[in-house]
Amino acid sequence: MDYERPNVETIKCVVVGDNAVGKTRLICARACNATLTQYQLLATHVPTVWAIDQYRVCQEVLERSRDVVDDVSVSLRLWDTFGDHHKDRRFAYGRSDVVVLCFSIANPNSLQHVQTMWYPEIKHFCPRAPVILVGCQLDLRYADLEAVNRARRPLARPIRSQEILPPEKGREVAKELGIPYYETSVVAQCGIKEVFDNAIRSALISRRHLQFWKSHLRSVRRPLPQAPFLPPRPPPPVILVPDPPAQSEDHPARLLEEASCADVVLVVQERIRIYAHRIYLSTASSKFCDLFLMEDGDPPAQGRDPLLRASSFDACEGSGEAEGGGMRTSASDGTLGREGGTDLSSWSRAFESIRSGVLEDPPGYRTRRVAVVKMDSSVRPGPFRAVLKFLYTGRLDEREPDLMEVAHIAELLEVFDLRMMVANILNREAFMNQEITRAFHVRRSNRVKECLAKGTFSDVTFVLDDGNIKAHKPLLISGCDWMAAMFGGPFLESSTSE
Ligand SMILES: Nc1nc2c(ncn2[C@@H]2O[C@H](COP(=O)(O)OP(=O)(O)OP(=O)(O)O)[C@@H](O)[C@H]2O)c(=O)[nH]1
Repeated sequence: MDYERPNVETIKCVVVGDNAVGKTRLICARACNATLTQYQLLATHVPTVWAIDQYRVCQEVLERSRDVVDDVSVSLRLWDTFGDHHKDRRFAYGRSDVVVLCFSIANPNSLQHVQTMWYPEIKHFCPRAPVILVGCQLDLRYADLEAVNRARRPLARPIRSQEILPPEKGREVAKELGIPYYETSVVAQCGIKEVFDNAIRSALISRRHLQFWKSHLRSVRRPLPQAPFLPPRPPPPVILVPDPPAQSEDHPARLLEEASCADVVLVVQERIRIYAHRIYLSTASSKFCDLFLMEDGDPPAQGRDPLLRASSFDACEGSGEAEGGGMRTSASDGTLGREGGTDLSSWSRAFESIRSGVLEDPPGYRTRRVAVVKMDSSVRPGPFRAVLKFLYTGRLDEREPDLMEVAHIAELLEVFDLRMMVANILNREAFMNQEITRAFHVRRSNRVKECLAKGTFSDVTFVLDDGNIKAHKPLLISGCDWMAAMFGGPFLESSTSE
């Protein structure tokens, strides 16, 4: 027996607290290293007193009772008690070296009883024994209580989230009583060693005062603060990513039909207006790109992006109209359809004039500035729509009735890919157009990247903590359903630029 071994301090540690706060489980976790899953634990509460006989009959329990704390060899004798307030525990308290006083962090009453019932009882039966306060079942603070309640025995009172005590509550009571405070979880295997090591420390310090000749107790430290508990990692959030729209290529074409966020009005044959978007037109046609850059007052020869620059423009770059702000739009009274503007007929065969106008935006009934571009009188609406569709999607419908007219407009706008597509269809080699469409998209995405980098033709600015990002509503609308809802609907964002 340890009692006879020299220099081994036998510590009697009594564990008290309300019914079902977790005393027996805590003792078993220390004495037998008994680990159970939360659901095994929840399903198996039997009010018990852990038998003192365990030390005699179970070799493992005896082995685990031996410990070394601060270089002192100890034999820890754990005593379980009934939680029932009316039971007589004087036998258990007798000659105890330290008392571990437990409550459950999921049961506020059990903490209240610490002050009203347990501490006075301890002080009555063993006034000199140091006491340690322990908040059991720490894991419940972070558990899914619904799942825990479902797993508990049918008659057990459900645990409610508002009953879970924060660590401050336990600390407050411990401070009032002047005793150390720890929290434990048998499920999370947390705080068990700390509780008993520090209970041993308290007992040894108290013994050192009485048995001052025991020099090997000199190195014993005061109870140490508990290391913070690292709560289990929460399950990864469930992020539902909606399936991408079945035919994302249709989006730009739909944008052309719906005219959301249009910033260009193309006037065909004096009366037909087609709403369009600078970013789509100018990343597919260098003629349009030059037109809008000049409209923005960008000098034609310097400072322009070589990618975006059109060869067609180079040819007339020296003309007086293109330079010196000759392309600047006329003053507008804000009503769409007003005649006038800048004459373009000598610059391009595709356009007659450009001017600034104001468009009433149906979703928000707010007004918005647009460029009104009058197309050459030879441009007919049907084929022109087919051309625009190509400029938005890179595709040409083989069944297009007026292919020759399409080729004519493509010629005027210097969209050579489209002219080639028409030729392929007429030569019954339409299969080759897929390659042209692919090349179109590669070129477009490079030009979009350039525009994004420089903010060219941007109509919205995202203001972030670390800077601003200029972007294009039409591209966002056709690339993302949420952006389409935000910019294409009646929200304020559809008419604001920041
Ligand atoms: N989630 C969780 N539940 C625990 C823990 N420890 C104990 N329990 C639960 O608390 C119940 C009671 O545990 P016991 O150790 O038997 O309680 P006791 O304080 O000894 O109870 P009495 O013997 O009635 O005084 C167990 O059935 C478990 O459901 C813990 O660390 N976490």
